[in-house]
Amino acid sequence: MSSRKRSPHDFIFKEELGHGSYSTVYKAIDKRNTKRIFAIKVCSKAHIIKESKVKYVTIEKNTLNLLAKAHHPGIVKLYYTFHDEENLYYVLDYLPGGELLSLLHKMKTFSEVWSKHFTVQLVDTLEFIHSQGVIHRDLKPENVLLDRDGKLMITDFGAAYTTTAGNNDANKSSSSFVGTAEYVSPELLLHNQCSFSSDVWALGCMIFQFVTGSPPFRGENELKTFEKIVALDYPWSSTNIHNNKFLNNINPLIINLVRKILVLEPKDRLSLKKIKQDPWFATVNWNDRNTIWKGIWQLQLPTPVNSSSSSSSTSSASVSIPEYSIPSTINTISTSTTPRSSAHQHLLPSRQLHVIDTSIRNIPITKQKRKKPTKIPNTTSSIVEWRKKLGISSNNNNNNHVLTNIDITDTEGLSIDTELSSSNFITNPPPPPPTQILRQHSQSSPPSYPNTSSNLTLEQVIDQIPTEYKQSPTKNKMGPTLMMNNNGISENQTQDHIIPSTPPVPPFFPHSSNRSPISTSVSMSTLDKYLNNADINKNRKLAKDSVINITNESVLKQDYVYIYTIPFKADGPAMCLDSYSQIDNDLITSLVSKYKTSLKSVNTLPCILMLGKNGDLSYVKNNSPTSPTASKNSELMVNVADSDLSMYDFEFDELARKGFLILERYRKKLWFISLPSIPILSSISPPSQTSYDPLVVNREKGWVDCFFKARQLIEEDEKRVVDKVKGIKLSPPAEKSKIPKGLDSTVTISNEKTNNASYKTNSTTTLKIATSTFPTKKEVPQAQLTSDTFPATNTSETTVAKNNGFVPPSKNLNNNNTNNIMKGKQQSLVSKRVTPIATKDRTVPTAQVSTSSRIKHPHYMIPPTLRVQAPGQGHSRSTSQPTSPVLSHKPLSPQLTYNKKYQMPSNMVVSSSRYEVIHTLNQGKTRNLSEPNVASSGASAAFKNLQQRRKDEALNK
Ligand SMILES: Nc1ncnc2c1ncn2[C@@H]1O[C@H](COP(=O)(O)OP(=O)(O)OP(=O)(O)O)[C@@H](O)[C@H]1O
Repeated sequence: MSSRKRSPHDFIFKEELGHGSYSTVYKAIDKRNTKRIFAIKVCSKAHIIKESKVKYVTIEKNTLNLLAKAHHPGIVKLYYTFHDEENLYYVLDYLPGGELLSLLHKMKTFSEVWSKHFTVQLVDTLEFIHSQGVIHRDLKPENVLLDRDGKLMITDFGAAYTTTAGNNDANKSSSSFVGTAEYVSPELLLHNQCSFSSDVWALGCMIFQFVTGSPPFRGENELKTFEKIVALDYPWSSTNIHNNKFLNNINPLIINLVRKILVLEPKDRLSLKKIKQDPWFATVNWNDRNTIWKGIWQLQLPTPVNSSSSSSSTSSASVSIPEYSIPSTINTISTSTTPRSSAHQHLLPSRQLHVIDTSIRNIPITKQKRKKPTKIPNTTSSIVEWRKKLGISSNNNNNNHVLTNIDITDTEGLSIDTELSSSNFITNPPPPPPTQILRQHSQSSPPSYPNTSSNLTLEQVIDQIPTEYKQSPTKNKMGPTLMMNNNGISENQTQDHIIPSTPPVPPFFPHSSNRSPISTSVSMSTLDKYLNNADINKNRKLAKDSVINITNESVLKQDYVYIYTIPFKADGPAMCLDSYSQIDNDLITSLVSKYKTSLKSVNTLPCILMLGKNGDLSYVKNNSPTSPTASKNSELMVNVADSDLSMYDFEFDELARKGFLILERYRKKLWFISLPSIPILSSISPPSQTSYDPLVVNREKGWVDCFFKARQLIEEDEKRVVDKVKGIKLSPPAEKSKIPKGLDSTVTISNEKTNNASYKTNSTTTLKIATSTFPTKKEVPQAQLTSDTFPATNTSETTVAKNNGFVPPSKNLNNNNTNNIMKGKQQSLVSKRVTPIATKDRTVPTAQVSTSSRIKHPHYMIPPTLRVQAPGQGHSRSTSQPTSPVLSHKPLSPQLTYNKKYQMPSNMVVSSSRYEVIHTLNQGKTRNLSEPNVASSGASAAFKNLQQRRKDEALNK
């Protein structure tokens, strides 16, 4: 770099070449030598400081300075740096060819010749960069520019790490920056580590992208992308390749090379040295620098493909491929070797056409809005930022504070006082999720609800459960809608035009058929297995019906809430292939910002929200003139087990009656569930009070707790139960022909699992199987089921504070009498006993349920393992206590009374944000790594992870 001091006045600024997250790049002519054209990257100081980009600017400058010394052809050269009052200036090689990504987009895919040529140049450049102790850490086609000949140069070293700059161990280096989702390495996701081979991983992704047009790992959002990366789930993986029908035009050598690079374990990944020896490069003379550093436009037309001396791909087709057996179809020569260079020369962007002199004082450096993949910082919580943006106070000092009064001085053209910068090069691992911020529940007593539970019998309670749970939904209209218009909220608009009505299985539950919620699993697995000829839908409905009465009791949550639905466009958040510039958080942030006031409007429609143990979340409109039990008023929203569902706990503080919870079903819908204030609740009309009073179930439990309880139950029990019911034979029904198989048998489900836990619960429940779809009046034998009712825990009221608002069940639960339990004022109206309901039209088969279960761990309620016994194969406790539910509890020791079952940990951030995934993954390294998919799906993964840690901690004690 020239030592001579330069200034912006030495250059004539021309047109803008592009802009990044903290800079705008201009073409500029050197006034002293007008033939010299540069690209000048102009970074606004204010913007850099405001956006905490100081460290990136510093890194970029230092790294480019370091690398510029050796004049490698593959590195954008930094000539000068200087600054004025407002901006920093980097004078760089001018690269008129634009981004490699743009070229790739124009061409869809690169020919093999080009792919190889670019790869050779990349390998050569990476070798050089690494030899200088630099890891690029954000290698991707966007950060590769082309000169006028089509020769590539790597740019954007803002994320780089230099091992020689006092950082000796590259492996420990990289907690501060993640990269770009599609190219981020698994070791960074899993272990927060990055090494030279992480660049090689990105190289592998790029090679894949060159020949296929898309990066190998791309989910519909960053979360899914990460999941794919850590699962090595891409089209050429061992598991996927044989099903891949699009390999015909791809040289197997390329596939094998990529497969050897995209290896999860960095030490098993090919090194650059080995890559150079790969058969795909057999024809490359790595020492012939003139040849390898030709631009693609200078390449000679390759010999026709069927010539024996043509490109390597020709000869390579016969090379044996050890890694996988290549389908015969792909052992043909690719036609993609066809030369395209001259034909595509017109693709070279010409940015020199417009010559606009720009006064340097007028250079607009504003916050960049460029649509490009977001870099993922690993240091701050996007949730905290998100909340900040919304102006929500946070007591948590995160690392992302905005700097003020930073002294940016010039020691040699450009120098930034990094001491004052928000972050040093190496930063700490990501901070824990913002504790206590998201869930600062009031520690005061629960508010007095307008509707106090009455002395209704359980039967009455059950009878008043909205029929959502007794009958499958017949329609799937969306509920009250918050329409996005400038006038605020337009109430109660249905959205059939957005999500069409569907049969009973909701469209939001994509895995409904193979991923049944637990409760349904018990019945469905049995039913589906043994009812070969039955109408599956009917049986599912029956199965679902059959479990409602047993299971709802644990999770059912009814209360007055407002539900707003934010319609998306058909595409949903722009995270798809073409425009993946916007992340979910951005979208939600903007929506919430826009409708923050409206969302809390008192004029919106209150609903009763219900969450079933099977995960169904539905609501009943409060303004309905008819009873809430009318099925037409009950609307299924979503199933919380839906793996595509994200939950954003957004100050959803039910004790304080404020805030709202956001549910997002990606690309479909956002729901804002808002709690009305106490006065509004109180103002709900008296008729409502009367009719809804008994429906206020589990009101002492938090909504989010309920969600997670449902998810937990679904996740934990599904597999176990399915396993247990395997091979169980059911007795034939008395009148087989008229009664759907499987429901007519005596089924005994018992749980006798014992462990060393401290107390035990026994209960017997008579299970009523609702039979709304039974065709005729038909008496069927009663089945007896023995089931666990989720044990109530003896918990003192002081627990409220500890539990951040979670109010445990009443002491009354110690009572061995369910009827007494149900009278407890604080006790939720949990139905421990479900009495058969005989309707006019049908006779209902019933089952009796009894269980014996012990709580394995006081912190987390592990749902019972159910064992299904065919009649005559065993004895159930149910027979001894067929009708009278009994709970026998030993009092818990004081510390065990701290009942956290189903409670979301207080430091839990409910989110599927990219940050959360990374955090969860990072936590994963302390866990059993044989479970690689710790970040299976956002919130639930985070929850699982936290759960696991709690369990581990408890065990260690
Ligand atoms: N030397 C150059 N010659 C020509 N165009 C350039 C040059 N450097 C950058 N550009 C253009 O300007 C755009 C922004 O540059 P760059 O990516 O370096 O900015 P940034 O602020 O570092 O962005 P990022 O957000 O990726 O870090 C590039 O995508 C490219 O189109």
